Amino acid sequence: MPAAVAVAASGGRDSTALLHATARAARELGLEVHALHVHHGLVASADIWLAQLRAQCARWARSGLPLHFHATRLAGAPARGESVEAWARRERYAALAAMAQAAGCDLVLLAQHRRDQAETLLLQALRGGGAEALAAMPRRAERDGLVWARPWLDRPREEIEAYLRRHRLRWLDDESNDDEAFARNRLRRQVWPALLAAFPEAEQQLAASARRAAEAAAALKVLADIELSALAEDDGPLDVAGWRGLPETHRAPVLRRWLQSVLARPVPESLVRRLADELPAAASARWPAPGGELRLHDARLVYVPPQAAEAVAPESVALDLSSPRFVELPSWGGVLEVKAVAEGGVSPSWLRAAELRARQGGESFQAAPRATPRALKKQFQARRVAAWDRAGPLVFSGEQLVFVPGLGIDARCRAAAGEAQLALFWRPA
Ligand SMILES: Nc1ncnc2c1ncn2[C@@H]1O[C@H](COP(=O)(O)OP(=O)(O)OP(=O)(O)O)[C@@H](O)[C@H]1O
Repeated sequence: MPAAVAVAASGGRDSTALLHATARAARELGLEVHALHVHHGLVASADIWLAQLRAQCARWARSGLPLHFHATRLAGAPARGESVEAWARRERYAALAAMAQAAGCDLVLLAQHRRDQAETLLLQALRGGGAEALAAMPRRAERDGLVWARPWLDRPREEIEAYLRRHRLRWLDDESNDDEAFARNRLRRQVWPALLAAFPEAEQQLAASARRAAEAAAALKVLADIELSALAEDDGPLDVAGWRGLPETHRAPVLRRWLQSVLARPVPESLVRRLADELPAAASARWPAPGGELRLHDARLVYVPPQAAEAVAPESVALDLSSPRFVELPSWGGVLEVKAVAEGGVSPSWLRAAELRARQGGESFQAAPRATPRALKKQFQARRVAAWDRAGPLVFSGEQLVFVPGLGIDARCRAAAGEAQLALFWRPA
């Protein structure tokens, strides 16, 4: 079977031209072209678009172009809180990817051109975007195992119009392009004519800026990741003391990359700004973050998801902890590790019939052999144990408190040197 290339075709002006030009080039090269169309099911005219594009592809195929047509009708609707445009875009790309893969294509062409790129840069700037946003659309991107390319991103719109005239091609006009509720349409109708009249080179120069922003964004990402690798392991806590030592202009980019890794979702710029302002002077603090919160303690910044942040104390559990193991305790939001040690541990006999309980208040803990037992709250304060490090279960043997997360083994239960012994560690998830 000959190699094949896919073209995402809406039936509109630009992708009609791209589909035709690709099919003509493919005929010379001995390639097959698959036109992929997505019916969003949002407006009545979508049926007409699909029918016309199908008919046009059939005509072109009869005239000898190596063309195949595929269409997908989207089912479903946006989730609560999701805009129709965001839903349509996400589902459109997913449907295009599925059709391309089914047709055996690993390259999908999109028809955006230089005017679209210039508009995108302006729209991003009007939203206050940084280098990554100002980079606008990439020429080439790899996603879902496919290469997505925009071969006409450097081409002026007039060239495409000339192509359509030369080949007498017909296309459909999207009536939603007139709706000025959309920022892009307002830009096209109200701003572009005035901008081009005052700055005839605007399209070219804005597209050139997007390209430079793309280079700047890529370089910044690499640099921020190098600096971040010395300040945090994978998505672990951020070493805030080290972060404060960075040159001031590096701090926000490094924070942004760290937040991207721990939040695993888009990072609100307002959060980056707030942290960049407040972290340099903060000692112990909390900030709300998407899906959880950020906590600063002992110069370490951690992200705590909501389950751990709001965990309700679970029921007590009886367990045999007398041998080394990891006990996963999802309802407590962490793992209890039992580890053989040479000193400072507890004799396994204390742990054979252990009981994990939530703090009730009034428990006391003895930190050292000759110290007096003191209230847990006081001990936590004295040792500056962070709230989430003490959020795990207390381990009792009968009525004797054996282990406290964040404080360790009670001195009254410690094994003598040389005896077999176990230490316990609370690892918050
Ligand atoms: N319904 C669709 N089915 C398949 N591909 C689409 C569809 N809508 C858009 N695309 C692809 O995504 C590109 C960008 O879409 P957008 O609607 O932003 O562009 P446009 O400038 O209106 O392009 P066109 O004139 O081709 O509709 C299109 O050029 C086309 O390649």
